[in-house]
Amino acid sequence: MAKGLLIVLSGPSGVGKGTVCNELRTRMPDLVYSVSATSRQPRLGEEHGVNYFFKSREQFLEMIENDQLLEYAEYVGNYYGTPRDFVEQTLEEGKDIILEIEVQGALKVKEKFKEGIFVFLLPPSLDELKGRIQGRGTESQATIDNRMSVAAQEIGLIENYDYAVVNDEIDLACKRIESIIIAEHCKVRK
Ligand SMILES: Nc1ncnc2c1ncn2[C@@H]1O[C@H](COP(=O)(O)OP(=O)(O)OP(=O)(O)O)[C@@H](O)[C@H]1O
Ligand SMILES: Nc1nc2c(ncn2[C@@H]2O[C@H](COP(=O)(O)O)[C@@H](O)[C@H]2O)c(=O)[nH]1
Repeated sequence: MAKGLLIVLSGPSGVGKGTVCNELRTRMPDLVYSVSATSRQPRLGEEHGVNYFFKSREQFLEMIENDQLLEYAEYVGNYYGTPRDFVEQTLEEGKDIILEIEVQGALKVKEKFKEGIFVFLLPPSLDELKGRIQGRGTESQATIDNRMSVAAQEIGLIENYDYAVVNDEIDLACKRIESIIIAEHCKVRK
């Protein structure tokens, strides 16, 4: 059986990765979503096992030690990582899986999965990005400032990606990503 596609969706904090992924899951019910582990505190309404596997720093370090993560990164003071077994098993079952992760982690995945599809989600502008992250109301101003300064560095690494998709409108951004996935399935793989 052919393996599934590994799709990595990155982009700066607040660009709309989570929003786009949620919409894609409705539109493409066969697309599997990788739930990450993190050492950050849950936000109001976030559920363990749904949004993230919430871990203490010690538990997260243990996952690293036991080689349970496909990739991980420390991002603005917290650890984030992709549980390895679930991704490998899903691909073996011939199902497509999407990872919603930041740029350092995406580059590590690229070293291991050259055949992965790397998509960078861009904001229409940096002002709009700041407006979105502020409008979400989940981060302190200091965290927003940190995330905005990382955003500029992240956008500077866009050349490592296969596709750039502007999230100007959710519907359009999803259509662009759906088209990418469909086209990748039609590709002649050598
Ligand atoms: N196309 C869009 N137009 C306007 N607002 C949007 C759009 N896409 C997402 N948003 C809003 O922007 C905010 C940030 O979106 P979201 O949480 O999905 O970003 P994210 O990239 O997943 O962030 P993080 O990396 O911090 O988890 C949310 O309030 C969301 O409703
Ligand atoms: N390298 C990884 N980055 C991840 C993973 N899961 C999420 N993320 C990214 O972290 C930032 C911050 O997320 P937030 O939920 O605190 O706003 C964001 O860019 C996520 O995409 C992961 O497993 N590995």
